[in-house]
Amino acid sequence: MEECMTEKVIEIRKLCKSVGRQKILHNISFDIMKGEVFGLIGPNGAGKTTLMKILAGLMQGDSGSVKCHVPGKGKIGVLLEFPAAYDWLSGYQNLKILASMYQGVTEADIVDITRLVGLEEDIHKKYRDFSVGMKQRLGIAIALLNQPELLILDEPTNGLDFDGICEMRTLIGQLTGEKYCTVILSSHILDEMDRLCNRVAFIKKGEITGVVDEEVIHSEGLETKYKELVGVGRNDEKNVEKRICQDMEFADESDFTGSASIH
Ligand SMILES: Nc1ncnc2c1ncn2[C@@H]1O[C@H](COP(=O)(O)OP(=O)(O)OP(=O)(O)O)[C@@H](O)[C@H]1O
Repeated sequence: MEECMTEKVIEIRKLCKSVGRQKILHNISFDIMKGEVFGLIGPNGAGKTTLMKILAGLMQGDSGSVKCHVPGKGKIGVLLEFPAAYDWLSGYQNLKILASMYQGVTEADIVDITRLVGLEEDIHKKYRDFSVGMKQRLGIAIALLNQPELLILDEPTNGLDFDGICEMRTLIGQLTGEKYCTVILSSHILDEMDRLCNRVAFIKKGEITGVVDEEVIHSEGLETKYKELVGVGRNDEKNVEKRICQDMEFADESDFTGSASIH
């Protein structure tokens, strides 16, 4: 695993994005290494989701570059907010429909992924009857269908209970440890990030204010770094309702590419 972490999976250089006159991302540059769990921490509206959408190839930056060294189309799994799924179908039926878009995903793979995300008991319930946590798990199952080498998870523990958060940690550990997957995830909850991540980037008003590694995370703690690099108290935004991004459509999943270079 240590050897893996010398190989770049993503290179972001001077990435900028504006909507109208508002600068959403400004001069973002960092690398993500193969096999690492890379966290993105920042307050509401800092630009985390926008950055993840660009990394996933769902949105373009205005300038700068994002190079993604993941071979093969579709080898990026993405969970942004809740998954778009057919309400009247079961979780299993939804997975089967999406699996048919990929080559070589068998029923056994679906069963395996369902077990991995802890949905075995509920997978045959209708999606409309799923709890928030079950929807999150199904979203991760969808992201895993094509055995991605890079997994992009925007607030994957959003709506999960304590047990769900612990299970998510185990799941992410399994994905990096056994399947050599690289994971990029965002969260507001610092406790969760310091146990999960090898490195963490802090983002504030569209700018990266610092990237810290495991050594710093464990010696200084994320709370200290958050105050230093973001400047407000811990989890201030935890209870603020998330804005629903209307421009995110999982229907576009087939458009994902292994490379998302801009300009
Ligand atoms: N489609 C859009 N049109 C206009 N403004 C947008 C759009 N998408 C994002 N923004 C703005 O860009 C900024 C960054 O939003 P983004 O969702 O990336 O932040 P975030 O860090 O993910 O926030 P949160 O933690 O609340 O999910 C916000 O000010 C937001 O209002």
